[in-house]
Amino acid sequence: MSLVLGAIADDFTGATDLANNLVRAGMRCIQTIGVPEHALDVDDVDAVVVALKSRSCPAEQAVNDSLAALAWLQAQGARQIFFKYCSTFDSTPRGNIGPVADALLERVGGEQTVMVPAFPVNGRTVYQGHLFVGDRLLNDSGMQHHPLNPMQDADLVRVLAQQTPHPVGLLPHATLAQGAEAAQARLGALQREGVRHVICDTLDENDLAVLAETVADLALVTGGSGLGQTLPEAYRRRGWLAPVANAGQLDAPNGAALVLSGSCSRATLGQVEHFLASHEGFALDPLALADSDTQIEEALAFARERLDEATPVLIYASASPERVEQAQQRLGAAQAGELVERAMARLARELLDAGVGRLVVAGGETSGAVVSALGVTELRIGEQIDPGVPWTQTQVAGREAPLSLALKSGNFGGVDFFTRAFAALGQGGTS
Ligand SMILES: Nc1ncnc2c1ncn2[C@@H]1O[C@H](COP(=O)(O)OP(=O)(O)O)[C@@H](O)[C@H]1O
Ligand SMILES: O=C(O)[C@@H](O)C(=O)COP(=O)(O)O
Repeated sequence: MSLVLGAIADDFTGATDLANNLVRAGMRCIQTIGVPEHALDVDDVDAVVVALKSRSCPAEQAVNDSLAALAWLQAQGARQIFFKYCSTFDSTPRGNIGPVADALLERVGGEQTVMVPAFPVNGRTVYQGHLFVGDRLLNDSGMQHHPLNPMQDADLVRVLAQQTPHPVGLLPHATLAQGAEAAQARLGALQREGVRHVICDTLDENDLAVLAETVADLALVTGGSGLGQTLPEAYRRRGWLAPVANAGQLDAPNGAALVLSGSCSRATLGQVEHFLASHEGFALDPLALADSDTQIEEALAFARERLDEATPVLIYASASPERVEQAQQRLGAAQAGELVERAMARLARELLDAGVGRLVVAGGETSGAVVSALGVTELRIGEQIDPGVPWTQTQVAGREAPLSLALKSGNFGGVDFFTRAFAALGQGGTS
């Protein structure tokens, strides 16, 4: 069978999140870091997720990178294209969700696509076009303080309308509740009115199943990873996908345990605090990083002294909104972020050489920086730690055994994630 799904993800944790859901729903899936330079043997692969770092870069670059990924996926014969962005619709006022969706839709020759950001198992739902995180509207969820793309409006129809010249419509829950045929009829009516982008209400997994059935034949779908839970079943109903037993098995892990946290999201802040209550950690400060490399050297020394201990080593730049704002006022938001990302990249490289073999990275941009610095090109997906975050394995140059890697989205994971992740992995194989 040929490649069923080709996905383009706008960050690295997001890509892993989608790949995880596809694997759990029975698709054989590969995640690539960036657009591969060669064709792929897709005989035993159902889905490829291409991870880009296109969420916060200038819109033109995001469009070019996404179109390059699309061209590669089309060359592999992908039947449907999935543009994956964040379940909290992370974007700047001018993009990049709108410009990328417009460019992809035009290139695949489609008339309409859907926006399905919801991921109910992690509390992201959409009602009357408004995005909720748990019981809070998006703009009251902590995301209003995001260092790179603060989200200050929960009305997604209004948010997206600022990012595209085309009209934006809504598929409301009342229609979805009547089933896939009614939903398709609504999409058709909107299309006749010239609506190219449709925000979809979604309250739960049942809605995701109806949506998957509604949109499985579109050339392009867009959204969070939630839709990845239910699309595989819709593909199977169409006879595009053979049943698979176990999609996610990894080799035994090996090496010291390290957590690098560059996320300032609410969940990560809780995880850092929880870890520090019973372990030591090393804090990075962008203001110090701007002055010299001394703090990086200190962090390296801190880690090297502790790598042979049983507990993981934590190095973090994660800080409260007030501290982030302080740093940004002095350095600018982009520069503050870049300093932290460069430090994390160097720490990862040098500490892998010092014996790290099990690595958790918290934060999407941070993961992008680390994974790029390690020269990783492909990830195998293993067992899920928490919804949206699996262990993965990858080959890194200069290391014989594979590196066990978990890329944690800022807002995902339970409060004890930084210790539980390693306990779940164990020393001798994924459970
Ligand atoms: N103390 C800090 N001050 C300013 N920016 C920071 C600080 N710590 C981390 N950052 C930056 O904030 C951004 C967090 O984004 P990301 O890694 O995607 O996390 P999340 O997944 O929570 O969105 C990164 O660019 C990171 O370098
Ligand atoms: O959809 C999601 O919430 C995640 O897959 C995701 O994209 C998270 O991004 P970060 O919070 O920047 O890690």
